[in-house]
Amino acid sequence: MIHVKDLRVDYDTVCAVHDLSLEVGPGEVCGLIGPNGAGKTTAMRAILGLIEPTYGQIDLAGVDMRERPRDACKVVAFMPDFPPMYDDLKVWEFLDLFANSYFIPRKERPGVVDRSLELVGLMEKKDEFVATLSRGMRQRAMLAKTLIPDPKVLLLDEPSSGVDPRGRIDLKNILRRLASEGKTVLISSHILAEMTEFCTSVAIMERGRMVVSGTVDAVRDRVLGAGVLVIEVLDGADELRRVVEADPGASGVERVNGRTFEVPYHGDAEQAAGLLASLVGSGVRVASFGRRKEGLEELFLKVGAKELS
Ligand SMILES: Nc1ncnc2c1ncn2[C@@H]1O[C@H](COP(=O)(O)OP(=O)(O)OP(=O)(O)O)[C@@H](O)[C@H]1O
Repeated sequence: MIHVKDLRVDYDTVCAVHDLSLEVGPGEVCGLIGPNGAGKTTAMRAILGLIEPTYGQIDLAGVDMRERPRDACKVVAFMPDFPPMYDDLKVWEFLDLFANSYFIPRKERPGVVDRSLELVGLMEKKDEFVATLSRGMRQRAMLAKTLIPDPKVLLLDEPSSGVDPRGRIDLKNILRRLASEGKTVLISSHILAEMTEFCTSVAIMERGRMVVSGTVDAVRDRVLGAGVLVIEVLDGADELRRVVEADPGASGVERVNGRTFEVPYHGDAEQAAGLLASLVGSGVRVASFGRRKEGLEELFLKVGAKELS
């Protein structure tokens, strides 16, 4: 897991990261989101031990990065946004080179290379030259390289930039698979909408500070406050209005089309479940009932607007 507490990083005249705390557990994919200059790269570089923090605690899979940097480096791997690649090597040769640099014995290397290629779905390009790969395939080859030492913790900088929609779906599936293997993944990105699909949690930074963090749903609830319930009924519209208006969590009801109603709702999940039970109990035939999901894009704008702390 990644455990960061009170991290501060100063450059000469700039405090790039202020007292940042972050917790990402095994099996979690956390999106580190923020506008240009928010401090994401600086935070990632400090977590990786590439920059000496002014102060703060950094633990990776239980290893203290500041006290045992060599051991911490063994559990973490990093994929930068524009990694250098060796165009004149075949894909397997490129990976074999890195397996060698991690001191993986020669006999074990083919198995390790194949496992990494298989994880990212690039086995069929194993014997192709790196130069012939598309941008998305290069990203996958780089991710395969990052997975060579079988790291417990993965830090990915903008992994989906320049990747087409098909490639992003692949990346999503790869990340899900890594999470299901218990890896801890921290991704920085500007592509907010996609992060909702990739991530189980988000950490939103602005001007060096963590503005809000937690599971996507918890952050959404915290930032957006009242949600909107979308209720579709087969019949019983008048009864629906009566029941909704009597519910203390609801502040109004609006018919958006023949059968669908939107209800601004302040209640929690328990209260919403109670409202659903009341509707059904009053004879309203409910076809669907749920909260409208806001994308991270909207969340991000609201965080910026509200300056939560
Ligand atoms: N080497 C450096 N020396 C001095 N200041 C720096 C240095 N690197 C970054 N900064 C400053 O630190 C702050 C955070 O920068 P950082 O690159 O960490 O942000 P970021 O969120 O990764 O931005 P981007 O999304 O544009 O990559 C910015 O104000 C930046 O100007």
